[in-house]
Amino acid sequence: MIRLDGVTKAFPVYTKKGFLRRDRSVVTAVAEMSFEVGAGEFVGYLGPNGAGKSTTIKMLTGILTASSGEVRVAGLDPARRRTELARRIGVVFGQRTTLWWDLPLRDSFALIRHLYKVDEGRFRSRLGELTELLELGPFLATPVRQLSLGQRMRGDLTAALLHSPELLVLDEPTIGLDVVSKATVRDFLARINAEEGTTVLLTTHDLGDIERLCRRVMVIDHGRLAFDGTLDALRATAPADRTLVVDLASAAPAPVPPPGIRLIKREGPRMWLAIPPDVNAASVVASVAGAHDVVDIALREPDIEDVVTRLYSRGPALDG
Ligand SMILES: Nc1ncnc2c1ncn2[C@@H]1O[C@H](COP(=O)(O)OP(=O)(O)OP(=O)(O)O)[C@@H](O)[C@H]1O
Repeated sequence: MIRLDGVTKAFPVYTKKGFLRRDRSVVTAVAEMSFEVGAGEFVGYLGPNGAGKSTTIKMLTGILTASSGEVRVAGLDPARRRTELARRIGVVFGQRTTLWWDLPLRDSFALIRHLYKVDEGRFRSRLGELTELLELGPFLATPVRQLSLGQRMRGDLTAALLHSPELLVLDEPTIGLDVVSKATVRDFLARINAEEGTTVLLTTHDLGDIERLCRRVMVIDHGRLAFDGTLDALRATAPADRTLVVDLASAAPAPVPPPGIRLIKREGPRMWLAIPPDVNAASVVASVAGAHDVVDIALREPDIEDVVTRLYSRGPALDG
């Protein structure tokens, strides 16, 4: 569905030097990037600010042309066949809306139907389906400017999927949403992928999105692919500490962590211990239970956020 082969995107940057002089330099936003995404995959595309995620997405959707290398989406060169490609993909940018600000949602959707030449019957049933899944029915008559961020995002998702695209490209679709809206959007995306086989490429800083949705994760750093593999493989690549949360019977005596184990913090009878990746958690549990009067104990796997932060700090290394 998506294929990048040795793709580089460089931007010329001019800095003013004096009255008439300016210096030219080049920023390489994406460097020698190669990857493939197959039909039906749900892929997370992660990276720190300025890593090159948006630039990649703009090349995939034909907004930008690659400086070198080859980009193919649904078999098409996006920069040359942008209109044709638009009928086969859907794009949602969390920070912008494709809907008409002053029009009721319903009218925006009707305009989009014309743009994508979706036939009337198909449009009606598709709109019914999407508005039901996204719980948008009560807002169809509301002008976009009066919608909440979560309602507007659900509107944008509907707009992007009205023409039943094979590929959905999402740039930060849950940014700024509350917990309930996030859950609705995530459930919806999982369903579209599972039931309709829509391929999804998701860019996000929200690692909850990744944990909930993405079987495969690509991490980009300084324009290069730093990791490409499953979430479990990502965890194994940059192992982080697990956390043992221990509730003691009383807050009185100062708890003593087992040797080599760091006490992260303590609040009353509860303490948090960091267990390094190479230490056996069972032996730590046994040692804590032997030394203290323990009421409850829980082990937390490392947060994907810690794992990704470690990966960035380690610098780019091509593996998977
Ligand atoms: N039009 C442009 N002209 C010059 N430099 C650019 C241009 N667009 C992007 N860049 C630079 O390319 C690099 C990658 O930017 P890009 O927007 O792709 O990053 P990103 O991973 O999407 O970041 P963010 O998470 O902040 O959105 C950055 O150094 C950015 O400053």
